[in-house]
Amino acid sequence: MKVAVLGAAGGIGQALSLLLKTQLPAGSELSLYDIAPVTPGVAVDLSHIPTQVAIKGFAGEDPSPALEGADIVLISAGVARKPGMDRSDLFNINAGIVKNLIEKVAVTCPKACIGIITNPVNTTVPIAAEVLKKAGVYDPAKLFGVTTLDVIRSETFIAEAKGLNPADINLNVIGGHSGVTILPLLSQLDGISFTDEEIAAMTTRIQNAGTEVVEAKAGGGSATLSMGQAAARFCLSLVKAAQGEDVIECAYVDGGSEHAKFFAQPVRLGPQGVAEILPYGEISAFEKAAIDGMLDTLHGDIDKGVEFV
Ligand SMILES: NC(=O)C1=CN([C@@H]2O[C@H](COP(=O)(O)OP(=O)(O)OC[C@H]3O[C@@H](n4cnc5c(N)ncnc54)[C@H](O)[C@@H]3O)[C@@H](O)[C@H]2O)C=CC1
Ligand SMILES: O=C([O-])CC(=O)C(=O)O
Repeated sequence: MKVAVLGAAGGIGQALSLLLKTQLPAGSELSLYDIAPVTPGVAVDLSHIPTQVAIKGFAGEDPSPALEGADIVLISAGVARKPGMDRSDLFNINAGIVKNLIEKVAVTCPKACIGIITNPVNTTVPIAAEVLKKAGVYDPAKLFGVTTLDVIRSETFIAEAKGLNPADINLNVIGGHSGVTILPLLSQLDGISFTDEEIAAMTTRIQNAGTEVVEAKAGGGSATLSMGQAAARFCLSLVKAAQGEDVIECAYVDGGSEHAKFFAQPVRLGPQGVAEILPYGEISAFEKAAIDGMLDTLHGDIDKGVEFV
């Protein structure tokens, strides 16, 4: 199993690469790429950790050498938010970065599963889909917007609020990955009850959690360490699924949703990426209204990506 991380010298990329170096199964290969010249050094640094994961770093303009033979490609290349910005403000720079990288993926490892971390995810994933379509290699089962950070934040905040172990909390977060498009399905939590006020406050906290970090870092970037953990969890789920385990994760996919062309929803993972799109189940009136309320934003975000390519 070979995993390529594009943007590997960045805040997310380094944290993610560390977690993968220590957690990928023995015999895996890790390939780090970034335009930053430090990247081969990041790989040398990580190579001193005693695990049976081979690691190589690549820098420069062309990601192709890093992509050769990759089974999974994780993309966190691009710029991050500063206070006062929305994720959509990153479009001007990150859209082109994702487009260029996916063009190389399409040629070098067209059968790889691709996890897009770079924001705005609601738009960069449709960009990736259009590039892959143009190259004639688009497989919707293999393209994911990584929304796992919304899931782990929900697990954390709910456990904190209710005095529970976060490991016991399991929930779907659906929609997209920005503001009102992030919808945790709190009504589905077994044995945990919330008042209407608690539901509203918890939903808002989860939707604004990225901004919470951006403001706390005060101009120094956005979530990197928790995102590294989230992306590692998602990648390891893909690896487990490739090895035959039954794994379910929420991700932003082109999965035939009645709501939007791309929609974050629970998916069963398998050796070829998405094995099955799962229904997100019964929802409350509050959640139904939240879906209705997010759709203009989500459709606009998706259209912007499609039009860009
Ligand atoms: N999906 C999600 O839940 C989350 C997404 N993000 C997004 O992830 C992205 C990365 O965030 P950070 O790692 O904090 O940023 P960072 O600035 O620390 O790292 C980005 C890295 O990308 C590299 N890069 C820029 N252009 C490149 C190119 N053309 N090819 C290869 N590498 C390139 C830079 O050299 C840098 O090392 C941002 O867009 C951010 O908004 C951040 C947190 C959560
Ligand atoms: O908020 C940001 O800009 C980064 C991000 O996507 C998150 O932390 O959820």
